[in-house]
Amino acid sequence: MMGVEFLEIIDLDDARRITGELFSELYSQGTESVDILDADGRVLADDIESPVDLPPFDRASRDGYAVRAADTFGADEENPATLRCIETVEAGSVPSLEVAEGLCTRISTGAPVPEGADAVVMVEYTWEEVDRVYIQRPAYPSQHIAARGSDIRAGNVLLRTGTVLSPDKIAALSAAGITRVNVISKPSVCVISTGNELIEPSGQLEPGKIFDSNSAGLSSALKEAGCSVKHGGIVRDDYGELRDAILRGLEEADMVITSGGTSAGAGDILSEVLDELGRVVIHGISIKPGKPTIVGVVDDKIVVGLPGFPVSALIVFMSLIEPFIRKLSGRKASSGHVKTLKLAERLHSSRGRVHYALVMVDGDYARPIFKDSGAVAALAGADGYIEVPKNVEIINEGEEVEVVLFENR
Ligand SMILES: Nc1nc2c(c(=O)[nH]1)N[C@H]1C(S)=C(S)[C@@H](COP(=O)(O)OP(=O)(O)OC[C@H]3O[C@@H](n4cnc5c(N)ncnc54)[C@H](O)[C@@H]3O)O[C@H]1N2
Ligand code: MOO
Repeated sequence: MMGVEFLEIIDLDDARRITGELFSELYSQGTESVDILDADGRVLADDIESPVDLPPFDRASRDGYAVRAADTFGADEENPATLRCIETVEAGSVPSLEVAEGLCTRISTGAPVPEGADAVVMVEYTWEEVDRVYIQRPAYPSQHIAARGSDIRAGNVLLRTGTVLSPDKIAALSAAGITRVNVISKPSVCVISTGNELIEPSGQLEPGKIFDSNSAGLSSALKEAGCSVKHGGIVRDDYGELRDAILRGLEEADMVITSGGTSAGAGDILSEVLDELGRVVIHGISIKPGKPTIVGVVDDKIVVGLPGFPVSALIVFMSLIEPFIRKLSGRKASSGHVKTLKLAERLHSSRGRVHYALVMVDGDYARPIFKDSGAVAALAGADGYIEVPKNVEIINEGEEVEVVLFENR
């Protein structure tokens, strides 16, 4: 079959709509159970109720004496309240005696408060002689006691569906005695770089060659979006090699993302491969950079062909693919990382194409970076990009722009 030789350029909005439809048609969220020690960054698939009260018992939050507050009213340094100490309760043990009027219990932080006591006096405000304890300050009821269930009651929701597990959440689960949780499965994505000029970054540069930066960059972006990544490695500009690599990728992953080999050059064979194995759904979007982007379907799985240029590859991924991947992996579509800033320098854009302009953030200003799509070091120095709408040709210095930030997503 003949390949798609001429790009049929479609609008970004249409590309987004079509890509979104493919994602909904072909994928649905899976869930799996994981140990909380391996759950960092995972997304909860269920609401989680606390099976226990937290704290599980009325607990002293200071070292000192458990008392009846009323016994200490009016106490000061001159006229201390005098109590008789009946036992010592360390953290981890349980009291055996009730604190009746005129009595107290020596207590450690974290230990259960004995029956009868309703306050803890810090040891700093007491002194002890023989079995007498002198209290120099009055205590109020509930002082330095964390009541049973005051943090959360058994049966109440501790964490909600969709929560991204971070250290604080994982600590709370452990506190409730929960060691396994159901989380949304990570979509698995195979990343393939294509091009005869590419060398593994661990290798030696040779004349005419460059290190493959798209594999590592895209892999990092995919992990950030909640995916597990399979490395398909570097594939030469060879029809059979690319075809086999894509088939291998589809066997072990839910999706394949390639970079390079998308445009109309002699070695640009991806669209032909996809045409043979399945279908090309998109080839050409009116965006700059990223015009030759390909989206195809093979064996009911999406294959994305990103342009080879590192800036194009990463920005097209972020702008077109990432939001759908994040939705699939249970994450918010990276809202909250857009910042309104003033443009520091006039920016020209080409009419009829959405233009992604890299910028550095400088206080309240966004300073455009005028480098080409191959400038990967400039990309590393950028803080984000502006998506200049297709009908805008010039943005003047000082005009407000929305910057999509690379960090704080
Ligand atoms: N005659 C035409 N030439 C080009 C067109 C066009 O429409 N007609 N489009 C240009 C545009 S726009 C882009 S974008 C590129 C995209 O082409 P490919 O996707 O086929 O990418 P390559 O040609 O393979 O590579 C472009 C550039 O990027 C470097 N590259 C590729 N892969 C990697 C990688 N994994 N790591 C680092 N750098 C990579 C590659 O060496 C090239 O310098 O085509 C234009 N040409
Ligand atoms: O469309 Mo290309 O992606 O200009 O760099």
